[in-house]
Amino acid sequence: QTGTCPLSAAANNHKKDCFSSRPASTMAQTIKYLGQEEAQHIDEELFSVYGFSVDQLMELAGLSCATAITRAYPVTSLVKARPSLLVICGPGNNGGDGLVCARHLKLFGYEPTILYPKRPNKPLFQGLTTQCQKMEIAFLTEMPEAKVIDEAYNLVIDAIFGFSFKGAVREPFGSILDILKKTTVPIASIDIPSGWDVEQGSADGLQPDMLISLTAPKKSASLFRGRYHFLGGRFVPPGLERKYQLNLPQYPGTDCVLQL
Ligand SMILES: NC(=O)C1=CN([C@@H]2O[C@H](COP(=O)(O)OP(=O)(O)OC[C@H]3O[C@@H](n4cnc5c(N)ncnc54)[C@H](O)[C@@H]3O)[C@@H](O)[C@H]2O)[C@@H](O)CC1
Ligand SMILES: [K+]
Repeated sequence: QTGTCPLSAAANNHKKDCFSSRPASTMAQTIKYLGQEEAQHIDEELFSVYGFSVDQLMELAGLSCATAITRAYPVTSLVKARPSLLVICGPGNNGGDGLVCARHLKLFGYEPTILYPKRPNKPLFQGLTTQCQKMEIAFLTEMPEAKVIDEAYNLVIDAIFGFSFKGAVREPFGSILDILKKTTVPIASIDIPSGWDVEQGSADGLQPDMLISLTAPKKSASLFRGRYHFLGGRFVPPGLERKYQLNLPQYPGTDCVLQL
């Protein structure tokens, strides 16, 4: 991000056009930043009114994330000899997006390793876990120390919490986030930087290098200061976009992601 925007972060919400160095085609001039309840309502409607299933949207969301990560950190740009990535998955659908993302990243030529400490006892997540295992993706049994992560991986993908996160972080994720805050490798967060309040962010929380907002950015995304902000989840029907006045930018061609 270049240029000094005179607006406060909150006022900046709908005024992303301050950053005039961006190409006009990728500017998110009036895109709506969603509150937590609004994001949850949209989610419910996608399933109830619009007839989608969770695994359908999760597949598209995870594919968007893998595509955006490949754009920001191409295999050829990685500093370590092996294209190693650490994907940390949480207990809800954000974690499911992480599993899908890891599977596609493997297909895109990376070497992801997954940490998935709290696994829901549901066929959807069991299936996604099996798919990753069959893709010969390794699963860790515990969170490595910060120094080990910095030595072993090019990038950490944060798929711990999304828009349903609330309150103080419970274990084991408190310790995991504390370690992540000590790492120096870039972090790519799926939908929300984990541990951030969905609307207010977190002053002493994670500072990811990349954020991939799904469906539409959430309010805390206006406080994101990393290098890459992408929008993914190109599956919003026009009626839903109109109802919530999402003002989504147009994705180029057949792309499933867009850099904001
Ligand atoms: N509606 C959409 O547009 C889509 C959303 N998807 C993903 O789904 C995510 C939302 O998924 P969910 O509603 O399952 O919620 P999350 O994945 O955000 O998290 C819910 C889980 O985190 C736990 N949790 C919440 N607060 C906690 C705390 N303080 N400490 C420890 N654990 C805590 C809950 O018990 C629950 O297990 C989105 O952010 C996005 O990543 C995609 O999968 C598909 C499309
Ligand atoms: K996340």
